[in-house]
Amino acid sequence: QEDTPIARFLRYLQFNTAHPNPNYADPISFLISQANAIGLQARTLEFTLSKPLLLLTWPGSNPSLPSVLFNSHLDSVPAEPSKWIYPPFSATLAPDGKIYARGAQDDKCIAMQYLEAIRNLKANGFTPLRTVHISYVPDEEIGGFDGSAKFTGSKEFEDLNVGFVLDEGQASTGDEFRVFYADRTPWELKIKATGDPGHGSRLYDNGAMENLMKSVEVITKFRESQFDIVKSGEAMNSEVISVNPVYLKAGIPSPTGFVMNMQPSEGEAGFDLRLPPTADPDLIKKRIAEEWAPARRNMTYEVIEKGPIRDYLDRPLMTLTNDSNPWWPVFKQAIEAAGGKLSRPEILASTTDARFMRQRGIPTFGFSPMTNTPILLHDHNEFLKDTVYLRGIEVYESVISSLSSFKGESY
Ligand SMILES: CSCC[C@H](NC=O)C(=O)O
Ligand SMILES: [Zn+2]
Ligand SMILES: [Zn+2]
Repeated sequence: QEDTPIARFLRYLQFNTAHPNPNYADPISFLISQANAIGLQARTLEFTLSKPLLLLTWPGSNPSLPSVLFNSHLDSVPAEPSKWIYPPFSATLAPDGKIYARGAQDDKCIAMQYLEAIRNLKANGFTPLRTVHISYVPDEEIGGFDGSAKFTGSKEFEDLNVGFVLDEGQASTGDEFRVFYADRTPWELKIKATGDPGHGSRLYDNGAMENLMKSVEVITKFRESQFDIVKSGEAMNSEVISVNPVYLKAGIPSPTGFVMNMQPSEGEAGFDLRLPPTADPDLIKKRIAEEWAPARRNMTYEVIEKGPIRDYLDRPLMTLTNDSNPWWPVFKQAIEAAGGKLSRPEILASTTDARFMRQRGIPTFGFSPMTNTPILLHDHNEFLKDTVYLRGIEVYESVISSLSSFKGESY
């Protein structure tokens, strides 16, 4: 079998790491064999049974300095094979150079690019000043609570003395690389309505369906008001509050579907809510209580906050992108040294494990070196071009060597 960067990437893509039953053991064995071949220390940690985490280490010449950590998640979202042109875990390299696989962009590319970059740096005789760690964590796609959340809260993590983290970002459709300084915080919102049941033919006030549908209407209006801000160009998608319906549950089941001549006494709807770090969570809570699910309309609700919203010093979870963050110019210049350019730093529309590092006050950027690439994470036919993948390795050579050589004061 071939042993080239592309062949190694394809092998890593072939592990079926899709939820709800991600294979963690085999990709970890593979990564350990890669680490051994390159000469990196490897350690497996298991904060949750059957959800292992792999930590690789390249010791720096001054290990007392804060280290730099490169994170990626092992798991993937599911794929619907019938909707793909190649099977999602076959990792097919098409004649045009596109590598099709679930995880090609999200985020198995960076997992292997980190290793390839270190392999090349070592071959060139480079030695880091600061210790470099790579973490491969489970369960990011389902919130990271059994993965990164436990890891970053552990004694083992504290002992790494991490000063800066790079985690996954997103593809860029243009020539510039994207960098993310914050994530949005996800909330799950479930609203429930109750009301008098009645004959399907009757018109009466305060039925459960009427109450529920009124709420859906009010929430839809709010959604439109936020989307209008995006459509008018005033803000980016990730800078507003998104609220999207994800399920509706009501009706009285019958063997053929639903009973059609009864108005049900309860109904429920679920929403995915995302708050940018600038949003005031108390204001949204007030809005939910008073407008979206008011008791006066026989509504109840449940908000589940899926993760932190402020850091340990009660600051919003944001990493600064100006010179008051000493890592920012180092990172920016490393991209430029590799012949790249960064676009304006962004908030990520979705959510990653970076929030758990930011919560501990560690400066953390989201970055995946993919330019001129359609954004296909969680989509059918996710692919990454071989040339884009290989250029990404060079970008990380610059990034890893610059960050690990940074002599300045870090916090
Ligand atoms: C509840 S946190 C979920 C994290 C997940 N991350 C990637 O897609 C997301 O939905 O953004
Ligand atoms: Zn991801
Ligand atoms: Zn994802």
